Amino acid sequence: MGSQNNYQMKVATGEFGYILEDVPHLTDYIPDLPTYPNPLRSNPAYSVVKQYFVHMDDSIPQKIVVHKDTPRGVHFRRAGPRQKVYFASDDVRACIVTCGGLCPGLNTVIREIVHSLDYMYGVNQVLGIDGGYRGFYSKNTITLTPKVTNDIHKRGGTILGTSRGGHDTMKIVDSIQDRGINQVYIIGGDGTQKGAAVIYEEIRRRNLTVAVAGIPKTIDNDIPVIDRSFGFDTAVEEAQRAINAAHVEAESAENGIGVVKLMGRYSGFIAMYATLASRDVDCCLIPESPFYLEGEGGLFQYMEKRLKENGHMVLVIAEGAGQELLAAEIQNSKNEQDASGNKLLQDVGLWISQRIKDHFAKLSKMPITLKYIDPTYMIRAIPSNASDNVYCTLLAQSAVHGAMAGYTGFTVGLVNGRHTYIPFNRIIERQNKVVITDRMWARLLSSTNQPSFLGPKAVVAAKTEEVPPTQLLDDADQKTN
Ligand SMILES: Nc1ncnc2c1ncn2[C@@H]1O[C@H](COP(=O)(O)OP(=O)(O)OP(=O)(O)O)[C@@H](O)[C@H]1O
Ligand SMILES: O=P(O)(O)OC[C@H]1O[C@](O)(CO)[C@@H](O)[C@@H]1O
Ligand SMILES: [Mg+2]
Repeated sequence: MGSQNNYQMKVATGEFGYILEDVPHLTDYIPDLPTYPNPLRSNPAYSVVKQYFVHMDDSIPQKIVVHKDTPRGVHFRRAGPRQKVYFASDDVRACIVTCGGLCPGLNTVIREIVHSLDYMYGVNQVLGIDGGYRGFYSKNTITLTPKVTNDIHKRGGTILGTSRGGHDTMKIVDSIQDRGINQVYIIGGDGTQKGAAVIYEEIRRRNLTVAVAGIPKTIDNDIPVIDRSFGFDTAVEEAQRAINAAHVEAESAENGIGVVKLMGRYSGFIAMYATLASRDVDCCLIPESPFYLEGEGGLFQYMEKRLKENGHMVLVIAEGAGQELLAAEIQNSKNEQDASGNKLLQDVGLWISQRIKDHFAKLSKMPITLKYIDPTYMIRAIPSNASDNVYCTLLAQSAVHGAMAGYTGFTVGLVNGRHTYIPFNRIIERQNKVVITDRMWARLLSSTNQPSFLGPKAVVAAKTEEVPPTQLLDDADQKTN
């Protein structure tokens, strides 16, 4: 096996095109660290489990659909406990921080990190950082114990608080150093993971024995490589309630129209999955699929047809959809950003509702009743459902096993149903988006029967832009399909 190392990327290659995109280890820059037997070896719950410890060569392929002559391709290191650990339990001083927007399951991840550190590894010094990245240098820490965190998974939000902006790498690493912290667990979305990557680099530059582990959080499911992000399943489930209400309202009125706005700044996964799950949605609009309102093949023409056929209809729109149409219509629209530099969006739900009302007001023979529902923050603020709770638990346990084993600069994530350690740069290099030339979007179009809003010319352009050289790669690129 050949290998090539640098701060960001540790790649090893093997036979038949095998590539391991590995994560850094503390010994990459501090070679003579002492090791200790994993305390789980003497834990009765685990010592009976056959092959409980992960073999050091276990890895998970990124692409699982292959042809007989396909090279083995990119793999990620399998997550899980190792025979040896690089921290003595009494020496560990861990901290946990949550950043970015809320997402169902944050408290479950916090709880399970605290519990795993204590129950599996005998670590009982865990600090909570208050209010996101800036909490490292501007606030006091919160002591986290199994008792304090016992019930928190039943609550939405994050008991630690969160924020946008305020990432000052030097101040954060100074604070980590001053407080004697040697394991940092960072829960957050794409922005947070970018922040974690630079914290790791600065820690490495200072030669500190500090492991940095990221746990990807995003209700939008916009983090690449991983199968799906935690909280996504809960969000899709909760969105059903809003869609159902919109459907009941629409069904009860003549030419009733229910409009539901869902989250999804740049990626329309929640809207797509909520639509597929519900079966009551007649049209789903997402940021990745441009649409137009007027004329042949436009939204209004489809709505008129649907109302004539069915007497009512439900439209689901992701918050990032149609932003270019809004910007073109709103005079002096400002290009505002939040504290993290994310673009602040105009309310597309209100806008489209008004445009629909205006359109049908012009057609005297088709009076409509439109109800607009915006459940976005209600969906984000709830606790995670059962399946997300299990997922959060395994993510937290994987993060703890990885840090204890001396890995650093990694994000934990599910890849093809297996838990893995993924290098930060693979997580932050791009955003996961719905590929509209892929099968899943086609499944949605055939389920709602809505127009694609793409002329033949646009289809060719989209295909040239998105589709990788073989159909196989296509499947692995877009997760949650
Ligand atoms: N490129 C970057 N480098 C360092 N820190 C960053 C970077 N981008 C964002 N951050 C920091 O990460 C934190 C969270 O970022 P952001 O508000 O974009 O949310 P997020 O983690 O992407 O989550 P979500 O978008 O799902 O709500 C903020 O404190 C922000 O300052
Ligand atoms: O209002 P806030 O907290 O800035 O968050 C809104 C954004 O956060 C998210 O929930 C996650 O990025 C987006 O879907 C949404 O646009
Ligand atoms: Mg983000």
